Amino acid sequence: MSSFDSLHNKVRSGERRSGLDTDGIDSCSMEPEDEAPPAKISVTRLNAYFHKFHAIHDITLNIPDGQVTAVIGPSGCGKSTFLRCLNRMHEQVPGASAKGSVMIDGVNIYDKAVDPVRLRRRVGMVFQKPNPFPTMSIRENVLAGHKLNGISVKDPTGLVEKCLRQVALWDEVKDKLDQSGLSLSGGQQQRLCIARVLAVEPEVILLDEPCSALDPIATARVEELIDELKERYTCVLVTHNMQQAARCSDYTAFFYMGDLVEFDRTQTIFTNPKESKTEDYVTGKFG
Ligand SMILES: Nc1ncnc2c1ncn2[C@@H]1O[C@H](COP(=O)(O)OP(=O)(O)OP(=O)(O)O)[C@@H](O)[C@H]1O
Repeated sequence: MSSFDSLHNKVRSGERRSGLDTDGIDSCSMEPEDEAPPAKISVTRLNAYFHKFHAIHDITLNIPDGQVTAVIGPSGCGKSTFLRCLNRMHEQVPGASAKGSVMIDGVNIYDKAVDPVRLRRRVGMVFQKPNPFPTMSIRENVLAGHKLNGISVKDPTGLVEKCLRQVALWDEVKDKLDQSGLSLSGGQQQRLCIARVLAVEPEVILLDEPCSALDPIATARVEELIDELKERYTCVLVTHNMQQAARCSDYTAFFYMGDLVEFDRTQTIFTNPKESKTEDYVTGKFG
C-alpha cells in the first residue's frame, strides 16, 4: 500500500494518535468547506535570495491562527528558507535578502520600525538539532531568553517550573535543575529548547524539523507536545516526514523548487490534492 493510500485510509477510518502511526489527521475538525480560521501570518509575494540565487519565489499564503501548519517538500525546495523569513532569521545569513511582505497581526515584520530581536521573541524558533546553551544549567537554559535580552523576571523559580511543566519535562528534571542542559537525552534537550522558547511568551512557534535528530519515542513526545502547543500558539512545522505532517498539522504547504505548489487543509493535501505534483510527492513518486 502506498503512503498516500495508507494516509488516505487512516484519514477515512478516523484513527487516533498512537505512537508513530499515521493518524491525528482527524483532529483537523474542520470539513474542507468550512471557513479557515483567521490568519495569524499573511505572506504576500515573498521572495528570498542568497546573493543572486533566488531560493523562494513569490510565495503568498495565509497561516491560520492557533493551528499547526506543516511545510513539506523535497530537499532544497526552500522550506527552511521560508520558515526563517517568518522571523527574519534569513537575513542573518551573509548575502541573504528577502522581498515581499509578512504581516503578523497586521504588521509587516519587514517594516523598518520593527526590531528583529523583539520580533524573534514573538516568533520563536526550535531547530533541527537540540541546542541547549552548553555552559548553562537546565534552569539557566529556560531563563536564557530573558537573560540575553536583559528582561527581568519576577518569579524565576515559578517561570522555570511552569515552562518545564508545559513541555512535560518537570518531573524528569525537577531534582537536577542545576545540572548542565547537555546532561539530558536528545529528546529531553529538545523539550528543554521548546521550554526556552515558551519562557519568553511567543505568539508563533517555528519548528524546523524538530524531531529529525530524535528517536521514535522522543519524536512521539515532541509530536504530542506540538499538538498541545497549538491551543495557545500558532505553529509552523517544517518536516521531511509526511507521516509527521499528517499526524501533527491542520494545514499543509507543499513547496517544490522554491515555489509554493499547493496549500490546503492537511486532510485535503493527503487525500485529495488539486495538483498532480502534490499527489506525486505525497504518494512517494519522488522526493
Ligand atoms: N546559506 C546558503 N547559501 C546559499 N544557498 C543556500 C543557503 N542555504 C540554503 N541555500 C539554498 O537555498 C535553497 C533552499 O534551501 P533550504 O535549506 O531552504 O531548503 P529545504 O527545503 O529546507 O532543504 P532541506 O529539506 O534539505 O533542509 C537550496 O537550493 C539551498 O541550496
